Amino acid sequence: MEHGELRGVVALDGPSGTGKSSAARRLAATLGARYLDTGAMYRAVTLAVLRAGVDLADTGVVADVASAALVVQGTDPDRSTTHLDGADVGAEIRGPEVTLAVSPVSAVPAVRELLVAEQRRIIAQALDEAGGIVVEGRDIGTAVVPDAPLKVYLTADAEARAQRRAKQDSASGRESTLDATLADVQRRDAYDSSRAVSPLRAAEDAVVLDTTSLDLPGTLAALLDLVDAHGLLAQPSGRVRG
Ligand SMILES: Nc1ncnc2c1ncn2[C@@H]1O[C@H](COP(=O)(O)OP(=O)(O)O)[C@@H](O)[C@H]1O
Ligand SMILES: Nc1ccn([C@H]2C[C@H](O)[C@@H](COP(=O)(O)OP(=O)(O)O)O2)c(=O)n1
Repeated sequence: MEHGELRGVVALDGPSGTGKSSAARRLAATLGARYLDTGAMYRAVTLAVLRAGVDLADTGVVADVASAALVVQGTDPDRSTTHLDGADVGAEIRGPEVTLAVSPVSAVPAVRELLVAEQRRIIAQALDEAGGIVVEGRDIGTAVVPDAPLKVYLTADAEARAQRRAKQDSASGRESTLDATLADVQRRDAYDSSRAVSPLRAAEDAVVLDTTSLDLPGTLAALLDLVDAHGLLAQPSGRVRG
């Protein structure tokens, strides 16, 4: 089916394993848009903090390490890359050490300030160059781009999310039990939802999409319908569809 090109920002938020990254990447690729994985940026800063060997509870030092770290997040949906201080850290940031530490690091207000400013810069540049971007994370609709023309909050049962994550980990050579994965998903849900600054929650004007009984093509189809219904598609020439 022929689709137009995305104009503007689609904000995709939700907890772990709801399909944000997979769906956002495919949506952006389908609509000729850019794609921003903000979770990867929090993971890269977390890796810098772990490498520095500092106490995670010392938020001042964590903030210092974060501001000294050079995180470069690519926006190509076909090849999402994350660099830390010049090196590709795409695989390392998905490991269990980073996954364990990322919630406390991302709860530090100074870390969020730094990354939100960088995310807004990347989004402005992408809009300038490509006209549209799909941004996924935890606070995109509530804090990073509160005026986004389409906000979608993905949900799914914790068990379904843990099953997806365990399958994904296993495919990447990271074996863990389903129980441990479910415990990690629930721990991060609780931590990310209860932090003081920009906690994980749906924006008041977000469309809530439950993906528990959807597969990836089904999720993508639902998102494409929403983008179209919100009038965010233009013909490649730039002419708005009528
Ligand atoms: N609707 C879905 N149904 C089944 N599996 C899905 C669905 N959405 C995503 N997945 C799979 O679940 C895993 C986690 O998805 P991901 O996009 O990384 O989630 P998130 O970014 O929300 O943590 C991936 O392997 C993906 O292919
Ligand atoms: N916009 C964002 C994105 C992620 N975070 C934090 C909270 C999340 O637990 C971690 C990791 O996010 P990521 O999207 O990579 O996590 P999952 O793919 O869902 O496992 O980063 C955030 O605080 N704000």
